[in-house]
Amino acid sequence: MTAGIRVGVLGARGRMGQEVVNAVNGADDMDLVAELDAGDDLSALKQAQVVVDFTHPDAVMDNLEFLTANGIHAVVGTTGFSGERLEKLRSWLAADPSLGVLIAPNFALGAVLAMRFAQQAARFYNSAEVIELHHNRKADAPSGTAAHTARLIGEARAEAGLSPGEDATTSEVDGARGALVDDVRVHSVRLPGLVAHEEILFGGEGETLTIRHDSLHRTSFMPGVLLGVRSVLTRPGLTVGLENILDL
Ligand SMILES: NC(=O)C1=CN([C@@H]2O[C@H](COP(=O)(O)OP(=O)(O)OC[C@H]3O[C@@H](n4cnc5c(N)ncnc54)[C@H](O)[C@@H]3O)[C@@H](O)[C@H]2O)C=CC1
Ligand SMILES: O=C(O)C1=N[C@H](C(=O)O)C[C@H](O)C1
Repeated sequence: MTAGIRVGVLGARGRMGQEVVNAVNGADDMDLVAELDAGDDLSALKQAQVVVDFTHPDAVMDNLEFLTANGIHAVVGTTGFSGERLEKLRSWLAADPSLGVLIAPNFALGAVLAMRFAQQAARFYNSAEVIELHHNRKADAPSGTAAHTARLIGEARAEAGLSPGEDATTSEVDGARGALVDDVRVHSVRLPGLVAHEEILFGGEGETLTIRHDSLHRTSFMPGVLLGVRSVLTRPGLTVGLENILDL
């Protein structure tokens, strides 16, 4: 019998971490070698080839500094990555050209497709808004997925030479028009009962286009996470977005 990929999980007692532990245990080609949560000694991760991180935006950079310094590949679902954070990570990776890190704002296939469809639609519409809806235990707003979607729309608009559509609002209760991410309005809803949902709305002459994705259970993220674990071993450097691995 061939040995499986040795996988460690950071955030193993969290909502996502528990699912990852189950998914790795159910994968024939992987061996779970470490399950860590807040306060645990990171040195237990040294036996892992790949570590999956679903922790907290405040914790993930320290974790990545440890992993890259110890030659351990990483698959990261934790949100909160700014351009500055990505640059820092690239500088850590530069010290070991064989090492791979995959960061994906969303590991669900449908969410990745929704982002790609929104990117394709963006050059045809000046006006676009994003509504993301999540469970009320979520720490960050807007969601990483919504911020990434807005960024893709902003880039596609800029490439097409479009400017944001007209908005006649002159009087506003603070926040009523959402947050501006790359000139795209993003609205965040938090309710118990929800898991992870996103709507991308485009408006044009006499028509609207709505793209919607719903994660109804956290198992929806697992095929993407396992694919990431298998792929990162042979993808040196930093990869941002599962779309790069799905070859979309
Ligand atoms: N990329 C994706 O597809 C998805 C990303 N997420 C993101 O994953 C992150 C975690 O989400 P949830 O699991 O819902 O949160 P959660 O709060 O249920 O779990 C986070 C876990 O990480 C632990 N933790 C915190 N700091 C730690 C540290 N320094 N070392 C080890 N463990 C630590 C916490 O104790 C907790 O058990 C969030 O940023 C969320 O937005 C969530 C779902 C899907
Ligand atoms: O916190 C969550 O739950 C999720 N976080 C990610 C995000 O912020 O986009 C991915 C997904 O939406 C679930």
